Amino acid sequence: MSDVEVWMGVEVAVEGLSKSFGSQNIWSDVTLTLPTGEISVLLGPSGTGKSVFLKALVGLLSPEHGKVLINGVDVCDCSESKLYEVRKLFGVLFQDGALFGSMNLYDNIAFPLREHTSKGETEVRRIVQEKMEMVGLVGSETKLPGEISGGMKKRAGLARALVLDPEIILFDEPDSGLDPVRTAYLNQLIVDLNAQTDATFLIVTHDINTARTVPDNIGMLYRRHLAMFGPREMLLTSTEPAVEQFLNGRRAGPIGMSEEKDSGQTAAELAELGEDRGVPEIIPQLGISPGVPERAAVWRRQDRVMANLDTLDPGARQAVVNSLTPRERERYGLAEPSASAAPGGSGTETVSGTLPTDALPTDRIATLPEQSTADTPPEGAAADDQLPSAAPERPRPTPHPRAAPENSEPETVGGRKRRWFSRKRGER
Ligand SMILES: Nc1ncnc2c1ncn2[C@@H]1O[C@H](COP(=O)(O)OP(=O)(O)OP(=O)(O)O)[C@@H](O)[C@H]1O
Repeated sequence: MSDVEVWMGVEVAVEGLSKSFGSQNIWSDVTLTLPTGEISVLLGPSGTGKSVFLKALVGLLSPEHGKVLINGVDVCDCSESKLYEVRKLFGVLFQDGALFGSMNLYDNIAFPLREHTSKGETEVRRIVQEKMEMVGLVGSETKLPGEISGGMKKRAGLARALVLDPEIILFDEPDSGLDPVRTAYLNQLIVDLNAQTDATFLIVTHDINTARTVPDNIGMLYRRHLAMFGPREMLLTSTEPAVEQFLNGRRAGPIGMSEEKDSGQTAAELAELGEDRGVPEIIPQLGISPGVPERAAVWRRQDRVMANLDTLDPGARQAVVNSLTPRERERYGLAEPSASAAPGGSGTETVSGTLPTDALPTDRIATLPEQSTADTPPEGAAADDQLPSAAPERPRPTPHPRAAPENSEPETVGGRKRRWFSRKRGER
């Protein structure tokens, strides 16, 4: 692994976004915030407009209402030159890698550098080689896209998405067409790249395992709205029928073959399922590979989620608390969990030591303490980083110089309240 520079992503704030094509409404009133440097996944049945959403974020489609705010610029309502600048912050991995068939991998990956920068060939070579190393493609420089597997095409597409050092990376179904083993490797690569870049990731996927193991946050589009968006624990413990059905890959529930079922049929199916309903226990999030730097986003997210813990449902709250190590519980002023508390709490258990929002000192919100020698893990312990409470104590990464200052900002940006968690209108 090369000694790559770590930089930090930017927050993407979506406010009241609505998109239609003619009389066909795709989605309305979508509001969410992709937190800086975190990995978010967007789920939803086919045709619910996930790809349309990605295109709206980059300003490739114009929504009729709403805003997409990036570094204070509204992508939906800005000049061409501003849009050009904002687009430079993005890297996009398209489903098929979108490689030029007549160019070898080296030239494909070098393309954005030659097209959008004035870098000389020596610098281009250094950058291309660095990114090819990051995605494990060294030695394949002269291969043509037609000569490589689907997994390699994805990795080449990813290397190309990385060459301009994007602060936001969008992945449109990175796992499509890949076998489960290649998907597992790609998922690990995504987590490792997030640690190395600290960029803000949004992944559109249908893969339940990816949704369960990769992201910090999950959102789901359904019935032309954002059904839910929030920390992984929020959706993975949700009893909202559509979310639960989707995350279980089940036929019974409100989502039908090509459209939504009527409420009578849905109710009958769910009643028949009875006790079998419910999302399985939360499995731990993927950790980084040995030798990869800690994910700074893990700690920012932990502070953010803990500061907003009381806004989550009991099951999600319990799952968050259960994932803390004893030292983290102490840090947030929580009592030790009761013996009965298990990961992936059902929502009926008591949340031990629930933290009142105002109990967290503001100077502790989203700050990254210096790493001390005492916190340094033993050799090889990095891969276990994100195991739940049974895991060894986790070191906090030393913040990158670019990462630290903006990161301690409070809950509002420019007077605007951030929407970290959201549920469809009408729900709690
Ligand atoms: N440029 C366009 N003009 C008209 N309709 C479009 C356009 N782009 C997308 N659509 C329509 O928007 C809807 C949502 O498409 P989209 O590809 O975003 O869905 P999706 O959720 O990504 O689906 P899948 O999971 O199957 O990939 C579809 O009905 C599609 O036909």
